[in-house]
Amino acid sequence: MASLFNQVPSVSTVFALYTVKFIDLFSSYYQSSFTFVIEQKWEFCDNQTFRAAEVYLTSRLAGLSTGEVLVGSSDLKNPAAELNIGVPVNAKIADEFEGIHLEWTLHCLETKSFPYEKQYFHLTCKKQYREKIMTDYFPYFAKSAEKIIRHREDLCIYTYNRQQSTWQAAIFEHHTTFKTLAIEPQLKTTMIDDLDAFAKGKDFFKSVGRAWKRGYLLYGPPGTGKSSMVAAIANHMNYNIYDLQIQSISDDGELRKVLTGTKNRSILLIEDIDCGTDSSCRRQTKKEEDVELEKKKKKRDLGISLSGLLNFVDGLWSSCGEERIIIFTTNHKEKLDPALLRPGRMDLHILMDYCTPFVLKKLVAIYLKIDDHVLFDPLEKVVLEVSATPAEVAQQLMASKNADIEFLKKKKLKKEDTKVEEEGEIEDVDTTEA
Ligand SMILES: Nc1ncnc2c1ncn2[C@@H]1O[C@H](COP(=O)(O)OP(=O)(O)OP(=O)(O)O)[C@@H](O)[C@H]1O
Repeated sequence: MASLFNQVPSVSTVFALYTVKFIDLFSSYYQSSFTFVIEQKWEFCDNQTFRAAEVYLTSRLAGLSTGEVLVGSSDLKNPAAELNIGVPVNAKIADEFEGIHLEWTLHCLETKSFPYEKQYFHLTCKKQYREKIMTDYFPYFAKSAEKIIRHREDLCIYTYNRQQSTWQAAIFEHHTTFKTLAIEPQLKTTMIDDLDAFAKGKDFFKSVGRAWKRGYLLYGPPGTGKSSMVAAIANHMNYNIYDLQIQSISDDGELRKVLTGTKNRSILLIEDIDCGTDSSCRRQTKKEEDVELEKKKKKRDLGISLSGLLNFVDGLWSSCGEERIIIFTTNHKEKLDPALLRPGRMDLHILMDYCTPFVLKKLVAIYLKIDDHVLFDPLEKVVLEVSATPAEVAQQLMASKNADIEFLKKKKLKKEDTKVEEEGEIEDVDTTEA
């Protein structure tokens, strides 16, 4: 018969039993939670869910329960600029959605290759709420983030830093809007309607199986407002701009890395496309032709061609980019490769031209706040006879703060002189040939 002593478990047995129970309890508690992992990249592109989480949490940090926040500013011009706040790594951020408790944590993992660290969010909830969080909370915070981005005050312009292989942001301070851009009313209406239709076009683009993107080619002489038009588009859409110096990209691999580093709801701007790629097809002089051939040769060595770029951009946008605008600018449309001008390539070709009477009056109204003036009639006549760019007129208006037509008159005289000289040259050539 077993003694009483034998029936009483030893201290070590009791301890072992409780340890097992505790582990059971702990693991069942642990297993009752569920964690969503949201990484920075999704199929080589920026994961938009990660971006949404970042924006949502940052905007709510003040109201959410967390013991710490990141603070800082990237405003190089103003050390006293208002502080931005961010999500600190490893801090636990509690949120609540329809009575469900949620916990966010931003983790950071060092990697051996570029970009040397990988960030990802953990979003944890009780297992039983997994479906609810998937169907309701994810769309909720994504929509909140979208709203915040749409109403964000500061737009950024990004330039690519090759040394650090990153896009560097600066506050975009070009305040031109469609109100202050002097263009013909018809062009203004076309642009605004096109952009608005594009912004609302998500379902349309999906239904016709096309990438949600729009391409504009802005062409015209220097100073006719191409950059100002880009600013007006960015401000109208509230999109950031990625200003890509295509000349600085060495090969397709680098191009892929650069483009996949751009975010949705943005403008990819490639200025002076005739200079940057192997895109010119007509040369003016032998010397220019040699320079272009040399450039072309270099480009071939470097491995980027215009059609390559276009195919690449098309493919990339179709697979992982949404709500993107791509803008090419050029002073010489006639020099561009037909591949770029082919229908369907760029959705709209927009001519930014010399001042018309309407544009002139608009500039006077913008700069001098004058809507009517006795000088308007003579001014309108002169402007039709000379090729004055809006930039030239704006500069004069800024300088004189007066509706001064002297520079237009001088321009007219200069133009007449040049015409006489050119006619003289042609006559000379004709005589020689004869
Ligand atoms: N259509 C316009 N409406 C109002 N301002 C204009 C317009 N066009 C030019 N300007 C003024 O002229 C300046 C230069 O114009 P902008 O840089 O937009 O021309 P651009 O066509 O891009 O020139 P480039 O081809 O040399 O880059 C602008 O900052 C703006 O002040």
